[in-house]
Amino acid sequence: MAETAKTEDKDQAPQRAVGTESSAPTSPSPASAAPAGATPMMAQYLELKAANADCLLFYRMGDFYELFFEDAVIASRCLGIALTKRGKHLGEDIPMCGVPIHAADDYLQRLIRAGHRVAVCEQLEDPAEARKRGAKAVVKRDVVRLVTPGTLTEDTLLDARSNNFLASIFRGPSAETGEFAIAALDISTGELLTTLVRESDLIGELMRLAPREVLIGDDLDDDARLRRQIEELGTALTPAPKAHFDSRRGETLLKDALQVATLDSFGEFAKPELAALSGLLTYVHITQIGKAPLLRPPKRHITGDLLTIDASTRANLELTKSTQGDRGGSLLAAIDRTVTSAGARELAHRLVSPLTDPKAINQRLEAVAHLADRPLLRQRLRETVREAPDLARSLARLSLGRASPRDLGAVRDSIATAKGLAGELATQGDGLGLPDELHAIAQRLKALPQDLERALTEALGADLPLNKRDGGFIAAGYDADLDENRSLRDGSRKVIAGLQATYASETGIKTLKVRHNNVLGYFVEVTAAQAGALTEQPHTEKFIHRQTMANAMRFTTTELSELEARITMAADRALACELAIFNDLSERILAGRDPLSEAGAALAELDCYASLAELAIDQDYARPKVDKSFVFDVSGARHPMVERSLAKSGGGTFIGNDCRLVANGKEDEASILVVTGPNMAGKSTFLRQNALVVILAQMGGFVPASSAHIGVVDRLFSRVGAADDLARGRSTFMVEMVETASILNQATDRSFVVLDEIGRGTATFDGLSLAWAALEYLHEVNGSRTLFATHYHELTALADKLERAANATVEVKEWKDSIVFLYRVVSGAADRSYGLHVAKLAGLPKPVLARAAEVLEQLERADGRPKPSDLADDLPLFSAAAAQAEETGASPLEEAVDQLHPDGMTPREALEALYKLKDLLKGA
Ligand SMILES: Nc1ncnc2c1ncn2[C@@H]1O[C@H](COP(=O)(O)OP(=O)(O)OP(=O)(O)O)[C@@H](O)[C@H]1O
Repeated sequence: MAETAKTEDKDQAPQRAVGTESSAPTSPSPASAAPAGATPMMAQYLELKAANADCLLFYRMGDFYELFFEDAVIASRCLGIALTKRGKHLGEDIPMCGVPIHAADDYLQRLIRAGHRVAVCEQLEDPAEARKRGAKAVVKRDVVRLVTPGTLTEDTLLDARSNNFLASIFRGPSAETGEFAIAALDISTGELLTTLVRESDLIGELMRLAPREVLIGDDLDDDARLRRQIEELGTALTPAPKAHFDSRRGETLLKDALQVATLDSFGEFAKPELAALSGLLTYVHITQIGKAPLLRPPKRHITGDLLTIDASTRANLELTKSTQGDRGGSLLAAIDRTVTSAGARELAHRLVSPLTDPKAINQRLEAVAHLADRPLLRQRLRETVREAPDLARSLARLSLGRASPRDLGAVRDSIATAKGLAGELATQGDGLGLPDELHAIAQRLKALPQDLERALTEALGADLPLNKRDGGFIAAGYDADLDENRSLRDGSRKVIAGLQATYASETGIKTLKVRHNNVLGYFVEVTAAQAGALTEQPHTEKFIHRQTMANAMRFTTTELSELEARITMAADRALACELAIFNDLSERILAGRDPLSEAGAALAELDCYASLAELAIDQDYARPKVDKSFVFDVSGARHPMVERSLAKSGGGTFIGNDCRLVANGKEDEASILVVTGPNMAGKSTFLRQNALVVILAQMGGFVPASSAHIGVVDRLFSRVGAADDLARGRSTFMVEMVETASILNQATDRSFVVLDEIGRGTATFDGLSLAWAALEYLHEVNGSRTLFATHYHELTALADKLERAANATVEVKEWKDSIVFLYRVVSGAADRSYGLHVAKLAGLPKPVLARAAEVLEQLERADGRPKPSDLADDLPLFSAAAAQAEETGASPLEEAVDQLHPDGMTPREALEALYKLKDLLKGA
């Protein structure tokens, strides 16, 4: 690292290869302050590294970001790139690796995914500038940005169809209420949210937002339980100084960021919310090094305006991820018909945040219905909106000074698309015939600055590069200065092209070439065999020797050098012109960022509504009636994911089922349904589909049913008799009980509770008694609409005992010693469980089935359920029964009967056969 500005020549850089990993030596650590004798460049590096100790430092050198010391060892391992050495520090080699600038995003993404944070340090001047200060001067550098999982903006680092939230949580001072405030910002779109939640709802709310990074004050840092819960969400956890979470500071930061004098128009923020905002905005300030991100007006959620869904329920219902952890197989994947990334994000957001206000829900439903009823309009809107680029993300990059010419193009195209869509919507009786939500969308699309589109259309050329420094994106004829410099540059290039022929004829060397590279610039190249002529008079006057290669010799001429200088100057000037125009256009866009942001949101909403309408028609969904009643009444409801997978696998049609539950209803109206039925009959499917109907209805979508009436639900719970949670050190039963407790403690008469085989994780009687008591409690105290599936047939007795409980069962038909599933839910209790039939279908070995049948018979003969000790005394040993049943499953007697053909026997043969059978029976 004994380099100065001179050795940082860009041409040196590409020779540092990015290859495969080599063995990693232990690296010397840099001292926090530069020790005496460190080279100026190392002193600079060490200072920057010390200021960003928790990050890997991407240190810009020419066309590479270099990493040194421990950072190099970590990055080379994580990225699988070669670890080399460069210079010495305190007598030891300095480990080093590098990533080329053009591929940096890819490497950044991998490092961030692996949980690292990266400080990006750029050169703030040209090495030539530094050289002017002296041969040993170091190029000025500084960290321009910290890249962390929650602060990404580049498309290459982001999932286009998901939000990328950074969340900050703050525990309010009131210990009794245990309130937490959450503030969350998607820096890549500008969406800003705050909310206050009870401690018990904190993780569910975080799961709703699915942040990539969570900030907590260092006072919460030693709350091991909280840390574990957050980490289990797969989120990066970043501690920040408690002092950053200050409500007064939060208010100031937010006002500054929104450029407003008062926050009144955004609702009344509680102090804990402002403190969480303070932590959030301070962190953004630190990571963006003072650059102000795009902020949309903050949305506050007050308790109760969203359907509360806890973390287990979200996971259990597979809202955005299947139990395997991927998007496919989730409810979101089943319903997503959006055609833009922004629309997909809006749909996902609505799905995880269903509303509770019937008026707002019905407004959304009205918009979906309008588009569902008008196939032509819907089709035209979808075709047009498909063309809309991701405006929110482009605006966010523009705000942070990270935009590319393509972002300018995105703004231009978005305005054009918005104009087209506003026109389509206006054909609906000048917008007057539109439902409120669509009308509001049309208004926002119309309110766009059209002169900006004109300016961008005039200014931008056809090819928009990803990097503005590549130039060439401003159209010819837009700027006279630019045109002049371009023609100077291109003119000189033409002259150079002509020089090759001139030099060839002057020297008589036909193969003479004029070439260009980054080290020599323009030069004349001849083969080694012909080089001699140019090193002799009269040519030595003109051709100045520069380089001897194995097969060639290279020369320059004064003419070439002058032309090159002219080209470089003209090209630099042209680029400077383009960059100035870029900045000017960016500023004009940012001046109109509010209407543009609104239009971006409107485009996303329109895509989302059209998508829900398309789904409704495509999948035959019905508009639900949503009101403040306590009714849940659906006919022919289906499970979107099971239906989809049946259709995909050709596994038959899904059988729709009715379900009616009424809380606080009349005496004969059940609020609790106890569902019994054989394994595999469709109980779980039935339970979940009703929970999913609640979610879809309250997000403002149509539902997979022929009709639905939903009295809004405040909290939704869905539990399945749990699997072991060994990672958390809790047994099946413990998990079940913790979750059941949380339901019994929180569910209200407005809640919807789905319990699937709760109590199965312990001894039969314990489980049965707990399930029994929980159902009684739900009936007497909570009063929630409840679906309870169980294999404890004893629980069906509750329907007689409890006024508002009823039984339902899933029909099956016995056929030839087997069962056929009808998937029809009917009232009444299952007569038996058919467990053995299902086990047979599953291919259990026949001896096991035969033995199980014996045990079952004994058990059923006994009065009530026997104790395990009774079983041991009364029943023959397992091995004896197993020996009886041969692999074929048929006894010798059965086989002999099977061989008989009575129609072809004489009376005497028949008599003999009968004696034989008697003998066989005796022998058995
Ligand atoms: N209404 C339906 N129409 C068609 N097929 C269905 C229906 N309901 C369920 N199925 C099919 O039956 C399978 C089993 O359903 P499900 O898991 O709901 O049964 P279950 O009664 O809960 O079983 P277990 O008691 O063993 O947990 C589903 O995966 C699906 O393929």
